[in-house]
Amino acid sequence: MTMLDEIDFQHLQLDQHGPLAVLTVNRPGALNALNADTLSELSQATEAVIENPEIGALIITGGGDRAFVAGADISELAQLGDVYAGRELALAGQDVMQTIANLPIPVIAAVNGFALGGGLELALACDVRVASPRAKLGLPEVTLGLIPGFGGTQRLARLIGPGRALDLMLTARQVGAEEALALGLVNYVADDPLQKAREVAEQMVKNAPIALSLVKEAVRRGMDTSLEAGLEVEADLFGMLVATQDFREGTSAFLAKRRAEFKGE
Ligand SMILES: C/C=C/C(=O)SCCNC(=O)CCNC(=O)[C@H](O)C(C)(C)COP(=O)(O)OP(=O)(O)OC[C@H]1O[C@@H](n2cnc3c(N)ncnc32)[C@H](O)[C@@H]1OP(=O)(O)O
Repeated sequence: MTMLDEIDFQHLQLDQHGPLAVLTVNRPGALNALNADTLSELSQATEAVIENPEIGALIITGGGDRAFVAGADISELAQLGDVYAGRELALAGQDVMQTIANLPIPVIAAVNGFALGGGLELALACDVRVASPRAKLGLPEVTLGLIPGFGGTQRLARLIGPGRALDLMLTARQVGAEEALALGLVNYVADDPLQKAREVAEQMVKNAPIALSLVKEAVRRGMDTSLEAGLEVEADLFGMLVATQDFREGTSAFLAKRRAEFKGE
């Protein structure tokens, strides 16, 4: 097994702190904009996290003090020559965001500044978002003659509802942290979003790992289906958990009034 901090990236930094991995998108000179190389490194980093069984949660943040990620790299977008190249870029970005969203561990975005376009789409692929009071969030693609292409039209509407999502996408306006909190776009506002993200992640990793993974799966699959089919998914996954050692441990620990020691089995 490769230690996460042994992998060499050009535009990312991946650190391991016990059960927490922290992935920093690190191109501060371009406000951490996602060029093709950075997207590809994000994909590699996500694979490395999946393959490391010691990692219980992932935090994603931006390098420097101004931005989480200011979007896809506009100088690369400007080079797109035809319909097919545009579609391929959107599919590649969507694929990275899907891989992050489907990780079997909690993923938290520490939004330490601008989260615009592809940057907000990256934050939307995370399970929970913590914003700095200085954060500015938005999907300004229509100002470039585009629409969001890394999942934003779908994930923002699912998270905050189509009316509020359309307001943000049609106006292209940037919202501050407090408005984002009121919209349900972020979960927490904190002066030190990385520290707050660590605290939230530490609280999460105390819980049973398979249950964490399956609660994500239940919500994800339920969002894409009818209530009836979603309830069936929930019952199936609930049943699977009853067969785990962690369920035995969690219930025995409760009854014995001691702290549960989960093994992810
Ligand atoms: C499928 C996905 C599509 C998309 O994501 S489309 C892109 C959506 N994002 C945006 O439209 C945001 C673009 N950026 C901005 O509007 C501004 O930046 C900010 C409001 C975030 C900050 O403005 P300010 O404080 O004046 O800084 P600055 O001088 O514009 O930026 C510093 C350096 O960062 C580069 N940069 C910023 N965002 C991007 C980007 N998205 N792609 C490529 N470069 C970017 C700039 O060009 C500049 O660089 P230099 O110092 O060399 O002039």
